[in-house]
Amino acid sequence: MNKARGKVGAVRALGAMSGTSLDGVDAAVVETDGRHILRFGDSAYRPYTEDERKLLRAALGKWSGPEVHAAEDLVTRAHAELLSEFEDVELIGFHGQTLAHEPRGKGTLQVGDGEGLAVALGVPVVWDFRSDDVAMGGEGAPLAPFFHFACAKYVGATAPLCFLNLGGVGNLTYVDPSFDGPEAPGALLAFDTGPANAPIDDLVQARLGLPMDRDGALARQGTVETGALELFLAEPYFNRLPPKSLDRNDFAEMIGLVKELSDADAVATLTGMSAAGVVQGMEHCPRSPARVLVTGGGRKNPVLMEMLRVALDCPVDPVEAVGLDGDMLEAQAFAYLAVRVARGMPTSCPGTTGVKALVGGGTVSRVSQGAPR
Ligand SMILES: Nc1ncnc2c1ncn2[C@@H]1O[C@H](COP(=O)(O)OP(=O)(O)OP(=O)(O)O)[C@@H](O)[C@H]1O
Ligand SMILES: CC(=O)N[C@H]1[C@@H]2OC[C@@H](O2)[C@@H](O)[C@@H]1O[C@H](C)C(=O)O
Repeated sequence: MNKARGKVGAVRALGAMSGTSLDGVDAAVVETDGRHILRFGDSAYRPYTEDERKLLRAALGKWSGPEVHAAEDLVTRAHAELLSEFEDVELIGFHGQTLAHEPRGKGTLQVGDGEGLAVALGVPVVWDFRSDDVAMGGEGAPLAPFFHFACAKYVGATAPLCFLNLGGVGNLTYVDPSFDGPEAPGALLAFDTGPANAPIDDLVQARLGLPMDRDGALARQGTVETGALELFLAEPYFNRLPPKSLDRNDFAEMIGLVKELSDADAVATLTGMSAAGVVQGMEHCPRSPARVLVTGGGRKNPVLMEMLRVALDCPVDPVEAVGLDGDMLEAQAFAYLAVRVARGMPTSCPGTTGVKALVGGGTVSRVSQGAPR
């Protein structure tokens, strides 16, 4: 029987994430007992091809139908390819690809067949991490905060700090590491800050056929249009108290705010909007954090990082500053969360998703038992 089932010792878990920027699948190993991070292991990345990205884009915002089925097949296949490269894995945490997220409406949809993956790889798979939280009144996102708490302990933090993920969407976790565990009231506050890279990617893709504004090259040449920025910040989302979460395309109309601008000014303004959402969000932190540690692709955009450094009155550094891997933190999060789910431990709480009580969300497909759900 796999070790993940008994509450003994650490598990070598493999997490996998296909994020909202649709660039590819990240996978990484974490050894954990579900509470402490004992060791980080190997990692790997499988980019989506241009055609695969198109197929995923075509399914965004849809809940069913042929596009969704095609996306699900692709996501399962891409993960099977990538995850089969890893050896001696005891448990897999499979996030899948979010296609639609409407926690106060239709729910949340992450595609990918966890059961099929468990059968294909012969390893138990935890998947569908978000649905239970939504069913219990939570936002279903962000879910990385419990892992961020463990990371704060792992790096020996003693003062409150923030983890900021700048992916397609941005999300912030305020962690007070003086608490014993993540579920303690006051240990965590988390929410999505606003769009991060998705509108920038979408604009440069549509106008220039580029996948991203690499190294902020365009934004650096442009000027932020303050009128557009003010209209953006007037969105009701920014006045809502956290926890709160977003779908990838919730702010897609912000591209309209920059449509008259030159390429450089448009990208600079969208970059300014991503930074402004974070700055606005930081006001919700119960105490000033000692530092902000940035993860996700946006940390590689020097213009975005500089905007944050200028606006925030604490150090803003990539997570590499404390020895973590900002390309793999989300994949590692789902490895860690998978062990918690398999052991019946919570993965979200009122401070992280607004859920009414502690929830350990996820479906466990254990190959050794046939095909139970
Ligand atoms: N060198 C770079 N310069 C500028 N931007 C970059 C660079 N490298 C990555 N990015 C941005 O980061 C994005 C990928 O970030 P990441 O992989 O963290 O997103 P994700 O995990 O898919 O999203 P999410 O966290 O929302 O699920 C790219 O689409 C691009 O916009
Ligand atoms: C619904 C969904 O997939 N949300 C993602 C997305 O990407 C970033 C942000 O929006 C965050 O809320 C979440 O992902 C991270 C991994 C999380 O759950 O913590």
